[in-house]
Amino acid sequence: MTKSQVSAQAEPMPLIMRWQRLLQFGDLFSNRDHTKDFDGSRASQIHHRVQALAAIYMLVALGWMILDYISMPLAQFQAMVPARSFMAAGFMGLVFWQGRSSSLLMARIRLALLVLIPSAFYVYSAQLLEQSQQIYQYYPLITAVQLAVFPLTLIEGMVLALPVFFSVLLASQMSGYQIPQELMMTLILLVALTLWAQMSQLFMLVSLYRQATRDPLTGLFNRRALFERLQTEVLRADRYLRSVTVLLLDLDRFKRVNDQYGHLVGDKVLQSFAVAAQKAVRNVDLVGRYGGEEFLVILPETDAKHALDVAERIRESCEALLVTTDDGEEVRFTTSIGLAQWQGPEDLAELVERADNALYRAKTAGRNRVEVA
Ligand SMILES: Nc1nc2c(ncn2[C@@H]2O[C@H](COP(=O)(O)OP(=O)(O)OP(=O)(O)O)[C@@H](O)[C@H]2O)c(=O)[nH]1
Repeated sequence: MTKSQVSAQAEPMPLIMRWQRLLQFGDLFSNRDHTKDFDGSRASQIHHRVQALAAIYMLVALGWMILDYISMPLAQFQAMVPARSFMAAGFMGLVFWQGRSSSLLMARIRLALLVLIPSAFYVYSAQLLEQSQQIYQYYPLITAVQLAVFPLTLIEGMVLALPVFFSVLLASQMSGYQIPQELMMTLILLVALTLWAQMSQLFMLVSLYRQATRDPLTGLFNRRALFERLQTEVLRADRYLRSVTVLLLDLDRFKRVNDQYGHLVGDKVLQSFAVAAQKAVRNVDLVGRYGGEEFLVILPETDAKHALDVAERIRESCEALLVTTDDGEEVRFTTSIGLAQWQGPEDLAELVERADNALYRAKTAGRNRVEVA
């Protein structure tokens, strides 16, 4: 890495701009830029809401049979009973289907079923009842609007709305019944409002999730999120007999930077370091702010030997960093690193303590170096 590159990186984007960028439309459009943790937490929310809705629908589907019995000729009622029972069974399946609640794929399948089950019922009932039961015309509207309670991206919302439109067209084709124009217009309007509501929920969720898990100065994971992730990684490592290594990093003589150049320059140094550390690791690794001028890096599937290379890479890129003050002064800084490989059974605090002891040795041995626990 050349110095000019490093110097360019060392000018971090102002915090407010970064936060604005983090919340840009892209996050609401698709989940491409969402983190795995966020996907998992959104998936569990979807899972629980699908369960709640499916439980209500199951009861309504069964209860509605009484209304059918009162309002329909017996032959029609008898033809509707299997369809209603089938629908109620489908919803019951959704209520009791446990699956992996944190998998976004599973959540999407659950949502698709929540749309497909009533849509299939609507096509069947429209064909059977034709125009005689006006109330059934509202099925597609209800099916579309129910999705407003989910935090979904625009793409997810649009894909889920498709079967609703398709069911209306199919029902019209099969029954020969001309769909009233107002009904179609209402459906389009409701789908548009539903998409808006879904994205608003997603926006709220993304903002709250970021506030709860990110350090506002650097945008990195905060200590709480780091420990949650570390817990997941050590469980995975134990289960699949893999290694996990952590690096504890502390900027050297950082107090002097603050004292000499002021707190704002100190903040700028922390931000530059955060960017550089992230660039020095793989996508699957996690860099977080442990507190103050201390950072923690989690390296999944990495033993101490390979982690040492990563630690050296971070140390070198920090050494090469250059932060320029508003007065044009150049600030350089270094970092000391303590490295510890997970050795279950131990608890996370012990692992970090071993890394901290190694870090202490790195400090006492002269700083700007890596020590292994
Ligand atoms: N600018 C800024 N400074 C911070 C922040 N958090 C902690 N600090 C400062 O970081 C400094 C840490 O100083 P010390 O713990 O004495 O350590 P050090 O000067 O880095 O010395 P060694 O760790 O021994 O190399 C303190 O001056 C804190 O005020 C922050 O968010 N922004």
